[in-house]
Amino acid sequence: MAIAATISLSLALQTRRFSVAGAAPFRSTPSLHFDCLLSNLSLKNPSFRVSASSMSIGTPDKISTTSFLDRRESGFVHFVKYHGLGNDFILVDNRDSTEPRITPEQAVKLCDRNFGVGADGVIFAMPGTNGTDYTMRIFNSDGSEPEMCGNGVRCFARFIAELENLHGKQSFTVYTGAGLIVPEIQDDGKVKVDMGEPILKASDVPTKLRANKDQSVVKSDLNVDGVIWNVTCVSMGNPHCVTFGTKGSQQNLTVDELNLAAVGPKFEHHEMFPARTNTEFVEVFSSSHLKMRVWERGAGSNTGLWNWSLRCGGCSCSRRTCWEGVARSICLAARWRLNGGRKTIMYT
Ligand SMILES: N[C@H](CCC[C@H](N)C(=O)O)C(=O)O
Repeated sequence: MAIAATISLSLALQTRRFSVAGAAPFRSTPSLHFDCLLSNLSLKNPSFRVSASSMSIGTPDKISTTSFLDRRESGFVHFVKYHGLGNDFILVDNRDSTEPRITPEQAVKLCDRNFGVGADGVIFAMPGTNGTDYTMRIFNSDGSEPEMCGNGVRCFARFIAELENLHGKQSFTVYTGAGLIVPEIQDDGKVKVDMGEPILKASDVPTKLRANKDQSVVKSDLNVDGVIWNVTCVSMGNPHCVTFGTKGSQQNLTVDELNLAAVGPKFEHHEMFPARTNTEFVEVFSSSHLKMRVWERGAGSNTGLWNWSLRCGGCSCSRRTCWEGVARSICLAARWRLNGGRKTIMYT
């Protein structure tokens, strides 16, 4: 059962904000809980072996998550898996320590889809920082640590509600690498999250591409192995490069034909992106229908094509920023069909 979630950004004078509603954070395998014996976490390394010491399967009402989450055997890492629109994460209760209880190297092993649990990243619910209620840290599946994750923070909010046994309308402050985030659990279970405003200033994305429009990079040239792509760069707290195709191409980009595994890493690791980048490849069918594929920084490509938008929360917002630029139409809301659920992006 997908619980729709709304991400809406607080308004601010003269800025454009996103409000995104999408099918979102719930345990992708609602009651499949793993106790992972950390000391034996071994993947591809003989001295390290994953042992799912216990696995409970059943409908949520049969398994008391409170009893599961209360378990604190030493040497175990308890986690719950969530996904938001297909962007899946391992969530770890880390509220008792300011240090993540697993290392980036162990996160890589846990995220391995063949030898581990499998996920796009590991998210830690940690004690607050500078007076916030909580801190969210995330390790991508390659072990790198991004500043922020749109879908991840939606899953985080639901996880906190579960950990703290919150019901009804709730709100709390979360410290992230991209600044303060304020998720609100709604009466109907939706999650409203203030994600901050899109950052367009080239040096803040960051990108080394020369700004060509009000300190921003809009439909600029990016040479990738001799092919010149039109790219627009934006940060949603993490860097994004959005492209609608190559320079001078008459017809639009055909995302179905993209060899994402080949071209994605070339964008991600391009010298013009000092912090690497998430890349959104967008095909335009009409002024109201897009198709997109994403190569996600530190997590690779998604498993399939997404109409309108992608699993990536931040990616959807970043693409919407560019889409406004391309479509020159300021829509109040656009409903996006996603394989993982529905999403509405509002841009005000
Ligand atoms: N791997 C991304 C973080 C998650 C981005 C995306 N999944 C989202 O929902 O915003 C990065 O390193 O920037």
